[in-house]
Amino acid sequence: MPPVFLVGMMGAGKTTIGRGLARALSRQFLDVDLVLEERCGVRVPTIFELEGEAGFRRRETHALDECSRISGVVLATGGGAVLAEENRRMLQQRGTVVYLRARAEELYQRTRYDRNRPLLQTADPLGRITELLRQREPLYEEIADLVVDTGKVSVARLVGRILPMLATCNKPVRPPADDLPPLECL
Ligand SMILES: Nc1ncnc2c1ncn2[C@@H]1O[C@H](COP(=O)(O)OP(=O)(O)OP(=O)(O)O)[C@@H](O)[C@H]1O
Ligand SMILES: O=C(O)C1=C[C@@H](O)[C@@H](O)[C@H](O)C1
Ligand SMILES: [Mg+2]
Repeated sequence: MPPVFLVGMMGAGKTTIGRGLARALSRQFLDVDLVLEERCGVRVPTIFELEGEAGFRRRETHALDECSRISGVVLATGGGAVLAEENRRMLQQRGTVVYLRARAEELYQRTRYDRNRPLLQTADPLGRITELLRQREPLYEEIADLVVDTGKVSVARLVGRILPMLATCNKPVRPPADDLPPLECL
């Protein structure tokens, strides 16, 4: 089975469901946000504070390129990973892309007490989520091989639903060429 890439908005469940899928499939799980935090030695909001969103996105593309090359990986991406065309291409070519879809209100309820999402630290987080979802939904859909509505369904049930979908998906993938130059070290 090719790598599995989970995409979707903040609070869609990429990290939580990704962990469950990896366990069920006995595959390696990685989360791009966690990889960045480990490498930088600080949490995501601090990267935003020090380097701005542009700096964070540069690091994100770099980590995504590295992690998406790992054979068989289950990879949770950051909510904004689909913004760069370069990232969308990588994900589309290298594995099966699963879009975890949820409504803005649901996303708000799942993220409202978590301070680790700098883009949601505003006076109107629900409004921000609604706007981001409007901008990003076409991008998630553009690269999705599978779309899964998360709604009020439990994480365990969602994992159980996604497994047979992956088994029958047969996504043709193009492994990254070994001769591609590695991105500049950050
Ligand atoms: N289907 C679900 N039902 C109930 N709670 C959920 C569901 N999916 C995720 N959650 C909860 O919502 C919160 C956010 O989930 P998670 O961190 O996995 O989202 P994410 O997509 O990785 O977000 P981000 O892009 O910010 O990393 C967690 O507390 C998680 O337990
Ligand atoms: O949706 C986004 O743009 C983000 C989502 C998180 O996963 C982190 O990657 C970061 O907080 C940005
Ligand atoms: Mg996450």
